[in-house]
Amino acid sequence: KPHQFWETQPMPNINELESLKPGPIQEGILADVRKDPFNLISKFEWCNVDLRNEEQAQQVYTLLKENYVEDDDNMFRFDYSIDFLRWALLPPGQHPDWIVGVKVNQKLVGFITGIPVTLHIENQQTKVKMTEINFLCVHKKIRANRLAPVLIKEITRRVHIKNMWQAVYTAGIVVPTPISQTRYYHRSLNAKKLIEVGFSSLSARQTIARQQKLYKLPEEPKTQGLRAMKKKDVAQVTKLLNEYLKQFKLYFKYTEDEVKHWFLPRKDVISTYVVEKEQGVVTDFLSFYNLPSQVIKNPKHTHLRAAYSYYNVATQTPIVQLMYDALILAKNEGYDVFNALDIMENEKFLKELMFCPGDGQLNYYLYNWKLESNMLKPEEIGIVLV
Ligand SMILES: COc1cccc(CC(=N)NC(=O)c2cccnc2OC2CCNCC2)c1
Repeated sequence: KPHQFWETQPMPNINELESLKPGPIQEGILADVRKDPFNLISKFEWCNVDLRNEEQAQQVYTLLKENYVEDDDNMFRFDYSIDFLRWALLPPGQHPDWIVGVKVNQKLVGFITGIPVTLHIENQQTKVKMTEINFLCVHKKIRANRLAPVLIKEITRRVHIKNMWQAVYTAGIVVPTPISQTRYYHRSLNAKKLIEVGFSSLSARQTIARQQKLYKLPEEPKTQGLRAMKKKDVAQVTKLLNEYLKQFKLYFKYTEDEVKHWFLPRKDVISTYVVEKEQGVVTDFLSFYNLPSQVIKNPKHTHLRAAYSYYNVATQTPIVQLMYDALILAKNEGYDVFNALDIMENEKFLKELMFCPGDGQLNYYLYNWKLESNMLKPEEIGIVLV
């Protein structure tokens, strides 16, 4: 039964790739939007999760920690922290009814989220207010109930009610119909730990000592004037970022408020460093976010500390040097591995900085929108989802 749910959704299917004209696939009619939530099987009930409430945030944290995405070999599971979830899900303009939970006897068993974004698609003219969907999760014990399609339909309804008709999201799996298939890469920072947790393996001729030597990094960054981002940098970072992103076929436009939210450093959540060479002029910045993974079964380690490349803008500093400094900074912050996708300009540094390809891919999706070009190359993608 191939994709009995996704075939009912406004996504281009293979034989429409030529006939559909670019833009919305289905016109949204506000009057037709259901005013009441979708029906749930008995005992299940909807709730809006308030992440500012410690108890409700703890429930989300535990549901994800125990039931969210695992790697292909089921050795690791993402372990998003509460501070991270508040960063990711409470940006400016956030809608409380887009943090959607399903409870059984007051216990959270299902979750899906949306945040408002303005996505620029394929050229300057088209910018679309839509939702960025994330954190779709159903408790392992109730996976056979077809709850995921209901969660998707319910958040779609809550987006439609606000007269928005598109969405952007990523997934490791392939369902109808990816707009881009990106690959992820890893750069070892703590070779010994990566081998101990089974993230990396040694071939016959390799030893731990040899690996540690190979991936060794200097103590301090190279770029003169590199420092942690501060509030006073927001205006310049906003200009640099918005200008830089215009080269891509998919990108968000950021207000200064949004830059404050997404880039000002937050301990164990987001790290942003700017390059200020001459007095007061910011010419580049780098950023990475903190997403640890629980090591599912390991005698020695419970967690893998992973930094994920976020947005990096190099206008004066060579991108390879800027990212080499990112590796050094991440290592000094205690990370075991630095991850990046092959999107934006990342191909320019992945090989030179000794990133290794991961064993999977991350697919980008646009809901209810036909692109001019059927698929985008990873380097045409200018958006990073957490
Ligand atoms: C190492 O621990 C893992 C725990 C769970 C899954 C994976 C593999 C994986 N699926 N990785 C990614 O999706 C990935 C790899 C590199 C950069 N960003 C990524 O995903 C981000 C963006 C999408 N939402 C999850 C985090 C690894």
